[in-house]
Amino acid sequence: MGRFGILTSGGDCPGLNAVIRGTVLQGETLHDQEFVGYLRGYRGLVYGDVMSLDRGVVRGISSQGGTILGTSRFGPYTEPDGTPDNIKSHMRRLGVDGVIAIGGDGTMAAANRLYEDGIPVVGVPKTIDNDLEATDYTFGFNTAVEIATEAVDRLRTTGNSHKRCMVLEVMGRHAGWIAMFAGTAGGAHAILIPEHPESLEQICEWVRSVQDRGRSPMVVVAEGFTLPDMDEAHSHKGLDGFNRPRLGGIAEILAPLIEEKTGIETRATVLGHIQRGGVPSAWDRVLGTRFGQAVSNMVADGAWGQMVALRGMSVERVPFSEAVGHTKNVPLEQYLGARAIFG
Ligand SMILES: Nc1ncnc2c1ncn2[C@@H]1O[C@H](COP(=O)(O)OP(=O)(O)O)[C@@H](O)[C@H]1O
Ligand SMILES: O=P(O)(O)OC[C@H]1O[C@](O)(COP(=O)(O)O)[C@@H](O)[C@@H]1O
Ligand SMILES: [Mg+2]
Repeated sequence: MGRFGILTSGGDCPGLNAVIRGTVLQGETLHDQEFVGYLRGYRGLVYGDVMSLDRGVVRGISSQGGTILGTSRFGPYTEPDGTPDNIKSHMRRLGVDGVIAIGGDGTMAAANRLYEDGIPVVGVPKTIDNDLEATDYTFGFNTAVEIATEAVDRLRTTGNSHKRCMVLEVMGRHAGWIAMFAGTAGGAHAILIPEHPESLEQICEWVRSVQDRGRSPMVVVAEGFTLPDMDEAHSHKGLDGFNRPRLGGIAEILAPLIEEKTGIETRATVLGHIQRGGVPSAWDRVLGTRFGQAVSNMVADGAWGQMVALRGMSVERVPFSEAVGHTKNVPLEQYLGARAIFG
């Protein structure tokens, strides 16, 4: 019973539409729930900007990338209209009893604050980087890894043909999960992640040893990787909507350094938003649908202030307070295990 507003906030990723569809179908079928879609994340919540959302609207959307609701990095408290009273008055006007926020760490932090301010909110975790501690996996990551792995495979054939060293940069602001998975799947000769600095000398040693065997070196680097002499991750593109540096370009820094030190012709490729766009993998559609169904059940139980999470094979409930502010890094032992066969 009741009417609920769904929003998608933060960076998009494949699988968001499967969550929206799973929530609406579960809610309409089992719990007599109705839904509206808030447009462009928290902006829609603050300004009471909605679209209708029912079974007809979500028909066939699981296979579409992005989000039919639009997204933004708009904070619910950042503009003068962003007050709990204003948000509650829009909710009353629209007949909305509670909010389902689908987003990453920032979105969950904001959801927690809204909940503490008396707004009924539940959450669904989303991160392409897979760096939320509270959930084993989120949707979007699997698709990104598939795309990045295909990029490694493709770069290897052109690298082999020209006897070049190829450097592929993938996403990963604080955690190098995409680099670890795609690099391992694609048999990269070095994987560089934010959690563990590597010296240029070490990277060049791996590159040289690969060339000495007559192979073409393949290096996968996460955008948040730093060399030991860098204070912070490379950024030359200004700030994002939440005043964080927009990362990207470390591959273009590394490639000429590797070429200069080893004498091996080297090319950089920055994969960028191709990792986040397009058709979600089957795995991400399944996880998104399960998360959507589970969050509708949470709403039916009045279990506000919590988000859904994948623990092993089960979808569980975790309080926002536990879920917020804990980054899931690649454990050092796991990185060192992979590193043992670099070069
Ligand atoms: N600690 C916080 N308290 C309140 N709002 C926050 C907080 N952190 C982030 N936000 C807001 O949540 C939105 C989404 O966060 P962001 O980190 O950009 O994306 P994501 O949710 O994908 O990680 C941002 O617009 C930001 O304004
Ligand atoms: O170009 P945008 O939208 O600012 O997003 C880029 C950033 O988003 C990320 O993909 C993180 O997104 P998540 O919130 O999905 O983990 C980073 O890897 C990257 O730095
Ligand atoms: Mg974030």
